[in-house]
Amino acid sequence: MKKSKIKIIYNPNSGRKLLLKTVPKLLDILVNEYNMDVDMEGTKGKHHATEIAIKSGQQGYHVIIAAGGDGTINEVINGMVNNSDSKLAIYPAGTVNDFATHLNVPRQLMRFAEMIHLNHTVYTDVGKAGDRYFLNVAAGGLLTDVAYRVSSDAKTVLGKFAYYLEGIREFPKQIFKPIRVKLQIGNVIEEKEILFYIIANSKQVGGFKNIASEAKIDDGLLDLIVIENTNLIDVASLFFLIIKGNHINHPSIKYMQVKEFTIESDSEVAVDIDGEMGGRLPMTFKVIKSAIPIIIPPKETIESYIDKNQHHLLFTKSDI
Ligand SMILES: Nc1ncnc2c1ncn2[C@@H]1O[C@H](COP(=O)(O)OP(=O)(O)OP(=O)(O)O)[C@@H](O)[C@H]1O
Repeated sequence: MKKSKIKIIYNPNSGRKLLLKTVPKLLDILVNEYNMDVDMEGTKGKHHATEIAIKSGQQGYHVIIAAGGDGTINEVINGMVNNSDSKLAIYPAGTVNDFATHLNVPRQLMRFAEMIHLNHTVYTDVGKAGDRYFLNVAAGGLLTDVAYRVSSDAKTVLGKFAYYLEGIREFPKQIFKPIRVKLQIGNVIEEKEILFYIIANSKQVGGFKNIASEAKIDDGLLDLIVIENTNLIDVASLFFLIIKGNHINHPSIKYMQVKEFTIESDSEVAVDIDGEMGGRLPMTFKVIKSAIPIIIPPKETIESYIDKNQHHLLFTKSDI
């Protein structure tokens, strides 16, 4: 039988540099336990993972293992959509890894290698935001100066949003400035004053398991959640509901499942893409159905994979 040809693309700097140790071990297990043909390549900086993924697709690798945080995974998928017949597997090594966590991808090396061997594959949708693809989420809002002062190390709008959800007891007076947006879905245009928007492919965003509770990675739809402008008491109670995953019927939440839409604003509103800064509004978002084959654990093995501590703190108190 022909050997599986596997490329591991890893970010040596993500996840406290642990991948420098774990990736060679993973390679060793795949080669020696499962008789696979494996090589690995570390990324050297921004967008390098995309370049390697494009090249690996052209070179006919059967599987590309993306090892790193959500930023690295995002760069890898940007090199795979429309470029490759390779399958994707995610070895999660960052702070959040929403998509992999949602799919119960094991972090333990033997289990992960077994998952690659079992080769259980589904086709996942991806989102497209402007000319960039995202695997899990695009999001944004207009943060106030307070938000920047309180959490200066938090990288992105989504990161700060998740931070405030975690630190709910220290909820500052005002995090978001309401912004006027124009939302266009098909021929329907709505103008709204909003605080935040989230566009999700999976249910889990920012470490919270059920933010997009209706989302499925293979339904050909993106889940758009708009948090409309509301008074402060409502925002606080709303955030509690979000933590519990009980928010979608709240009067200030608009939850829609759509294939394509455009958001515009007169304000300068950032768009986070899979947790990294990805441009500004106006932007058109669309779903690319079944864009990438991805190896995930088969149902019957998941129970034993589940990490009881999947819910991560994005930022600790020492970050502020
Ligand atoms: N060798 C490198 N040195 C510095 N940055 C790199 C290198 N290789 C890749 N990068 C960049 O680092 C960014 C962040 O990487 P990644 O998301 O994998 O790690 P992380 O920040 O530790 O994870 P998380 O975002 O989950 O906290 C990526 O956008 C990528 O472009």
